[in-house]
Amino acid sequence: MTAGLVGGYFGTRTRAIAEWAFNLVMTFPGLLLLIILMPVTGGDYRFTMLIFGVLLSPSIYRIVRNLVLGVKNELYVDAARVSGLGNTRILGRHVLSVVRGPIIIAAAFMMGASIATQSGLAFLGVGSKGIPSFGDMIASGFRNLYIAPTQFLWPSLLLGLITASLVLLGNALRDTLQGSRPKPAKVGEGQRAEVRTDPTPAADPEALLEIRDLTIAYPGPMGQLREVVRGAALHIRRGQTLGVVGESGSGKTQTAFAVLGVLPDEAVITGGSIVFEGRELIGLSDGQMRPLRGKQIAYVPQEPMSNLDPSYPVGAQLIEGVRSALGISKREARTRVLALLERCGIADPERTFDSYPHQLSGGMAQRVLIAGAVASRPKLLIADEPTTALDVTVQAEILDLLRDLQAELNMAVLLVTHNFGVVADICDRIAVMAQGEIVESGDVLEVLHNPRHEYTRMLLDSILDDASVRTDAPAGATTEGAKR
Ligand SMILES: Nc1ncnc2c1ncn2[C@@H]1O[C@H](COP(=O)(O)OP(=O)(O)OP(=O)(O)O)[C@@H](O)[C@H]1O
Repeated sequence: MTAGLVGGYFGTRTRAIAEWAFNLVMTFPGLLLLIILMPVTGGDYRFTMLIFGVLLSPSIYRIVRNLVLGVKNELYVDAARVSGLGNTRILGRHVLSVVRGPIIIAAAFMMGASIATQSGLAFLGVGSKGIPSFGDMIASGFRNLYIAPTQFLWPSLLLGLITASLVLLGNALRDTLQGSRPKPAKVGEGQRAEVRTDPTPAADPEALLEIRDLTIAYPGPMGQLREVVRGAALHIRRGQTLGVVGESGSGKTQTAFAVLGVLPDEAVITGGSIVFEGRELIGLSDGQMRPLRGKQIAYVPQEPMSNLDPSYPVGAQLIEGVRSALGISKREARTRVLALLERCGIADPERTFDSYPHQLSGGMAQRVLIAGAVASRPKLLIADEPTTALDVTVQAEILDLLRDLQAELNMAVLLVTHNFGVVADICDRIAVMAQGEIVESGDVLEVLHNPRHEYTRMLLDSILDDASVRTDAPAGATTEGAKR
């Protein structure tokens, strides 16, 4: 295991040496070697196990090495390195925790295999006669099989039971260790709705989407529910753009995910209502949500690159989505996708169509995703901070594109953002979120000019204006300038 950690983590030369040594071990014929060495070991099970351990070590080495190679380039390992953590600390804290689960399972299998091999050797007579063993017992039971079959049956059953118990023990140990960490969330499996409360009556009868009293919670470490969205209420009409603004962690994305029906498995909607085109979405299964998601309600994510599969050209990915949304032929979907790419400002649609995601810039990737999202002419587009990962000029272009498409398709847009500038630029209405609650909502100009809630005022005050931009040169710059 240590060799696997070292071989996987350190440079190619260390790995090459470790690899050479373990490849050499792998060339030995295991069982044959154990039998040949019998005169040397005298059948002593300790020597037999030692040799068996050495022979099996390459498989453990390979498991550990592969896991380490996978984890060592993760961003959090780089961050630990940059923050000055030594190799031993990184290996102990970040790498070992990834490796230990699979190793516990592999070790449990190996223990079972070792006992079975040792018994097999003893059954063949290759073992110490002085120490009782399963192999000896099974062999003597075998000789008396017709006289006393239970002599053969019980040791064999017990051997099987011990081997199976070791595997179960390994699984339990692995689960206990992993259980202390929260499991990564899976999305899209249909969301859990529990305690349904009677929501307040609809605020806008003409709304395309109306969220009322929405409460979303997550179980804490002791199982108690922690509310991350509390009694949220908002509504959007056809063709309207609503900006949901608020600081990080205020519950904007959770609200958007609840509308899309892709909250993580552990999330529980404990109350409220989400009505889209007169239909209640809370409580719908994943299968019932599928015809809506991507077709009537589309989504544009924050980080375009992480939403494109690096193994396929983007065109193939878009065609897949368009065909499942519209049920058209491959050829029609291709023509449609190319036209959409052009419409979304991609200069050379044919080339982009055949490009892999890594060959695109962030702005191009976001245009590609917007093209995919609007392909089915959705009634509602949810854009979760669609410009945050892009530079300022590209941000403006993407916002222009969203505004144009919104007008062209008469689409409602729910725009999640931190940025009041973006809201002022393209939104008709605004909802301000703080700590899971919508504290203020209304017409954009009205809220921006006349904020009623303290939190909205505070957010607006924290925006840099001309008066707060410093006019004096930084001290360092002045000194440097004086030196020249
Ligand atoms: N899987 C989860 N388990 C537990 N809590 C979660 C989970 N996902 C989100 N939360 C919590 O829900 C709260 C709201 O998160 P959300 O992602 O909606 O914030 P946000 O306003 O969109 O923030 P940001 O602008 O940074 O994306 C946060 O406190 C977050 O810790």
